[in-house]
Amino acid sequence: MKKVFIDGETGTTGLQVRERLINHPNIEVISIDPSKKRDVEEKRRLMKEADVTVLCLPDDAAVDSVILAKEEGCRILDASSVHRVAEGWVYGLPELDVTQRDKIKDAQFVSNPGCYPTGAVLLLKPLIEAGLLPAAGDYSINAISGYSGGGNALIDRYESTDNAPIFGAYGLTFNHKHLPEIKTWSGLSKAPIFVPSVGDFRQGMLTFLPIQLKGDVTMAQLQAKLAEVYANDTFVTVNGFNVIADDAAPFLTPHDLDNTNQVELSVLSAPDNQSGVLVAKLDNLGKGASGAAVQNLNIMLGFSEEIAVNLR
Ligand SMILES: NC(=O)C1=CN([C@@H]2O[C@H](COP(=O)(O)OP(=O)(O)OC[C@H]3O[C@@H](n4cnc5c(N)ncnc54)[C@H](OP(=O)(O)O)[C@@H]3O)[C@@H](O)[C@H]2O)C=CC1
Ligand SMILES: CC(=O)N[C@@H](CCC(=O)OP(=O)(O)O)C(=O)O
Repeated sequence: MKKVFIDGETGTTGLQVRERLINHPNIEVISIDPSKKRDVEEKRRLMKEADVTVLCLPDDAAVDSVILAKEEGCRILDASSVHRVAEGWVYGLPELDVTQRDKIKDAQFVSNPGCYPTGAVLLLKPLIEAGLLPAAGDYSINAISGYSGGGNALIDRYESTDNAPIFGAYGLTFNHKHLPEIKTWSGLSKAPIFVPSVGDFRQGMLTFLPIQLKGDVTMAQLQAKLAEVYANDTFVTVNGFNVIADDAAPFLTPHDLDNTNQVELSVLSAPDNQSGVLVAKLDNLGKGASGAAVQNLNIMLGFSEEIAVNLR
């Protein structure tokens, strides 16, 4: 039996990691006394006892816990956004390429990806690497998330007040904290324009990447490449190529994948086969946070990566 300490166990991400691990046959969660959850020496004791500590903390608190882990030589999986492009950290997206699982397995420090970058990187990276999309292209990404993406504060606003909007776009200073991660791990030479938004639903996410191709490349080739790259990945599925006819337009919602660790990628093409949109659907709390964290824990601890990643 391996032991996992969740630092931040009572937060949105922490609770969902714990709920998943309750069903894990090979992992025991060791918990901090709630009255001591900010007690540094108690954290140190639990970190030393654990095989891996998962940080489900705000960014500044995650930095403090990593100082402890470095002092004690402990292994960390960090769900916060501070270490996703940091030196000495492995990016916890196992589907990034064929070498990534081994890097995660051997790492002391693994950074769990952000929810929006998970969709954006899975779409962009293989297409840029294959030369089908330019690394120096001008990209725009629009996305919508369930309000649980904003943690307990946004959940309270939506569930305990009546002043939460049905829909709101944010990040309009164009420096959202996910941009460095999207740029780095997609292999882009400049950051995209990113317009995230939040809607009046708890969980689920759609990430849209509008595409205008040049030269001979077609939307069908983009779909074929994504299907080839993710053919053996359990958690990433690629829908069939879809040329949109007026009478058969899809109606996309951010749902259907709630409580799972799945990502669904789609290539929707206009009849010209050179324009359209790439779409990623996932649960911001699943593959966008806690499902991904359990998948990474499984890899770090040498278990099958499918165990306990879903809540249903
Ligand atoms: N929600 C999501 O969809 C995703 C969140 N993340 C990341 O996960 C991390 C946690 O986010 P989320 O779960 O949403 O946030 P929440 O606000 O829901 O939870 C944060 C938790 O951390 C606790 N906490 C704060 N400071 C400390 C500390 N010094 N020591 C121990 N516990 C502390 C809080 O306790 P208290 O309430 O008492 O302050 C709270 O329980 C963040 O870094 C976020 O960026 C990543 C991907 C997706
Ligand atoms: C709706 C909402 O507010 N979403 C969060 C991102 C959630 C996520 O991916 O978490 P990290 O904070 O770990 O990157 C935001 O845009 O800041």
